[in-house]
Amino acid sequence: MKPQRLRGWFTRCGLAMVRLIGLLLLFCVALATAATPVAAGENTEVLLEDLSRRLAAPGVDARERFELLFERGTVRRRLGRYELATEDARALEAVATSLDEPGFLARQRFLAGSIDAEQGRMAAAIGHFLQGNDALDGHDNIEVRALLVSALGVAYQWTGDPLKARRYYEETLALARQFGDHSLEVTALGNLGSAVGDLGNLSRAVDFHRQGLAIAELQGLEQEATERIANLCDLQVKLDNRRAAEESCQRALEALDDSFPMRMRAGVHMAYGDLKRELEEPAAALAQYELALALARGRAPLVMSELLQRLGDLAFAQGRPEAAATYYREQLDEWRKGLDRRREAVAAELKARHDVERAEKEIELLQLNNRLQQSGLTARNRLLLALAAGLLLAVLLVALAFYSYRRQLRLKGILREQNDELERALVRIRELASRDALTGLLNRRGFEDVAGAAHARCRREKTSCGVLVADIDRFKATNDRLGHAVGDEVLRAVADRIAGVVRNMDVACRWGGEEFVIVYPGLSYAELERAAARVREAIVAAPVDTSVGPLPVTLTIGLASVGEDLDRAIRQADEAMYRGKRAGRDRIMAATAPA
Ligand SMILES: Nc1nc2c(ncn2[C@@H]2O[C@H](COP(=O)(O)OP(=O)(O)OP(=O)(O)O)[C@@H](O)[C@H]2O)c(=O)[nH]1
Repeated sequence: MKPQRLRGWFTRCGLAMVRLIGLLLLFCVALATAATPVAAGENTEVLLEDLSRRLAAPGVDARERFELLFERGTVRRRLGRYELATEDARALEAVATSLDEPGFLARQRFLAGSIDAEQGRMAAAIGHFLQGNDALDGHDNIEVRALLVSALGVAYQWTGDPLKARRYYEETLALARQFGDHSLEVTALGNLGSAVGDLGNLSRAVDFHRQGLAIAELQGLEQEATERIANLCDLQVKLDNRRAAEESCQRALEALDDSFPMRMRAGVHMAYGDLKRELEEPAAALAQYELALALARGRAPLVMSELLQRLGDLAFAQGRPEAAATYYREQLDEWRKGLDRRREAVAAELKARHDVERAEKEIELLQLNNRLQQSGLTARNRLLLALAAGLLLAVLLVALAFYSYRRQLRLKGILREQNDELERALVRIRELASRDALTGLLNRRGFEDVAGAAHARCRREKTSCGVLVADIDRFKATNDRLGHAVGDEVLRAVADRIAGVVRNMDVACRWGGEEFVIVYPGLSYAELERAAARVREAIVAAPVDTSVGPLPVTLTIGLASVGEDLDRAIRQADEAMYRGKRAGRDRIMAATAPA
């Protein structure tokens, strides 16, 4: 459905004409509440029946149902069947909610607001329009928005707030231009003229109506053009632009037929009458006032009262006091009747203003509450999200820490094993490095460490210590005669026998070649001699078993006591051993002087 078809009383209100007689609110109440219902012609009834039939038909989807209900509600509203129209508006709300699109809800609010407005419930109407406008927030639904802001402008102007009204009209004008609706553009310009007129700027009001007229003429919008001309007639009279007023008023009177609201027609006659009075054409003025009075009689008491006043003044000025008295009497009656109505109307206006303010505040509160709830929800959601993320992170960290701990433990275990293995390997390497590969006795390097430590202990404990150097006799001959392998067998056997006669604490080593050195910690010199004898005895006691048969082996041994210097003692024992060699071998020779 095109919005143009929905405009109803709003676009034809002719507000400027209301202002023309200076009866701002009361006239407007009359206009809005009466709303010149559409005549319930045959065609309209057929249309309503058709709409009801289509609504009852099976298989109507939600969108179609919305459009049918909206059209029926609008027609019923125009016919002044407000209860039925309200039923349609309620049904529309349910459909709009199910459709869940802001455009549908906004249109429903427009219809509901229009029904309220036409019955004079402006606070409720403004509430509906504002809700519809809010529903469109953030949505590109220009046509429906234009409809709502235009309605808000009219409603606020009705409540006596032309400033707010002007703001909504300006917004309507911008929207109308945005989507190229010339009819709405002309209406908005007319309404703007009316609002600035209310604010006292009549020249600016003329500008707006002229702009509207130019567009209406260009677009062939006859009705809108006539409305603008009617307004221009009134304004030019007020501004005392006599020539322009004459032209506008005549054009308006030619164009205004029965299809225009009675008040507009009466207003133009009255304005034209005022002009004629100013031009000192009392007969013409009288004729216009009488025409206006005929239109207003019984339908617009306050307009009537204004006219009767003018007619009385005119008759009096013409020297017809009796006629003047008749007009004044009638006016007095009207005033009396009107006074009560005016009192009620003023009370209604005050109540309406109060209701509007309350409705605005309620809507503001509702919006604030919504925003608060939304921000509360967002904050709560963020908190929950952060908590969940934190929890997840904590679980992950614990899992990671547990995994790292297990891994560390495992790695530590592996590391410990590897360290132990390395340690063992190192010990073995050290052992190997300090042992003679052939005989298994300490080699020179191993000897230096172990013997050095044993000697240091002797010195620390101040116990005696002895050393012997033993060398196999004529070993070269064995090698040469029987081969190196047999020589090795001899070396191993001699080493085994030496190892068999020393204590654990004694340090026996293969010094090199066929030479052996033994350190005896804690032995006196006499004990040293006995130990040397045991060594010699172990070797010579029985021939060595070799692969080539038993082989007798002898040793020459040199002895020395160890003092402060172990190396020196070894040198002395060595010298003694050489002396033994020279003395014929196979013997024990003591160092010349104990060290
Ligand atoms: N089979 C074998 N022979 C070795 C080894 N180390 C040294 N020899 C030999 O030992 C022999 C030592 O000979 P010499 O120093 O002349 O002494 P000797 O023949 O024992 O004579 P005297 O010591 O004077 O009794 C050399 O022939 C060396 O080659 C070894 O590890 N294995």
